[in-house]
Amino acid sequence: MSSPTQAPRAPARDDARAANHDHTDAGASSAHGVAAQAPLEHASAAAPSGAEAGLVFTGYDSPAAASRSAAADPRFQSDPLFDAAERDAVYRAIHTRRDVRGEFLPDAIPDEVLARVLTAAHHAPSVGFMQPWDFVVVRSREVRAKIHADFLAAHAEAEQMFDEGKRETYRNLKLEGILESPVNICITCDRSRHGPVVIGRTHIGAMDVYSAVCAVQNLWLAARAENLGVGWVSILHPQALREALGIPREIVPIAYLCVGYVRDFHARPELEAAGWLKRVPLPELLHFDTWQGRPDAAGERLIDAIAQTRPPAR
Ligand SMILES: Cc1cc2c(cc1C)N(C[C@H](O)[C@H](O)[C@H](O)COP(=O)(O)O)c1[nH]c(=O)[nH]c(=O)c1N2
Repeated sequence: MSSPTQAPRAPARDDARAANHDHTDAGASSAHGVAAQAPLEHASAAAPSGAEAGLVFTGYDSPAAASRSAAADPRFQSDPLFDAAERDAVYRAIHTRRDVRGEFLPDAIPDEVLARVLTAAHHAPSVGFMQPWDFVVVRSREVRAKIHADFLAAHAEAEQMFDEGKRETYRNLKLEGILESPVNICITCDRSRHGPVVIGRTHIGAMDVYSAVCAVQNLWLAARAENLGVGWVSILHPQALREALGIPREIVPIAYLCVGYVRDFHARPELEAAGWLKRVPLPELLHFDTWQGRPDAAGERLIDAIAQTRPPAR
């Protein structure tokens, strides 16, 4: 597989943004900035050249991929290649996804939109294809109020765990949107689904939990592409969450998510903007061949490429 080595370019999506803002300004519940989809086209036909796009493709044009798609073998995807616009849209979803707490609108989420987002979550990778997740869709104000009450208790406890100097900052952070968002979704993990022996979990037992987190991330990114905000709330007592949602003992709650349309998406993580923590420079997190390994010439080239890679500015 190959990957772009320079900054993904933001596609021209002003129509979608305008539609979204029209909606949010008016407070109407009909149009949620769903832009018309460009037809799928083969990368070699639709994508600008590497020089035009500021991107370098290597493996996408491999003869193997071309002959495979030409042969229309039903075992393989008939149109496996992303063109530049599709690739940029994926990166845009990744880079503009935010943890949303304070900007939720009460507008209802159409069933077909929620269905797409949940289907995306259900198509996450999972160890041994275990699909250990369930999704508790919470709309009831009463149930959400119980969870919110537990959040307030846990939040007060959490405050005391931080150094005195940080407590006031912590106290003033908005860290949930349980009642403001119209839908909450709890993603769980059934650790015994399909029996005790699972391909890929035989030696590292937490793989089922990691799989459920993959579903969370799929949901989060799909929601962003639907112009929906998601906020993960983990300042909760697990037992209180279980009781409020009636989750059986053998099922593990993984993520409690607030979901809804939003007034705005923050440009940066709110914790970064609040001065809580900064994004760690990626090169500081790279290791080469071993944890202790220093970059060789190829490593230095990768670090240079990272320095030139900028998330789309929106
Ligand atoms: C496992 C886990 C648990 C939580 C979070 C995330 C994850 C991955 N985050 C969101 C977190 O603060 C946020 O992702 C980071 O601050 C980065 O911001 P963006 O997500 O990029 O906007 C989160 N946010 C919040 O307001 N309350 C919370 O309890 C939690 N809990």
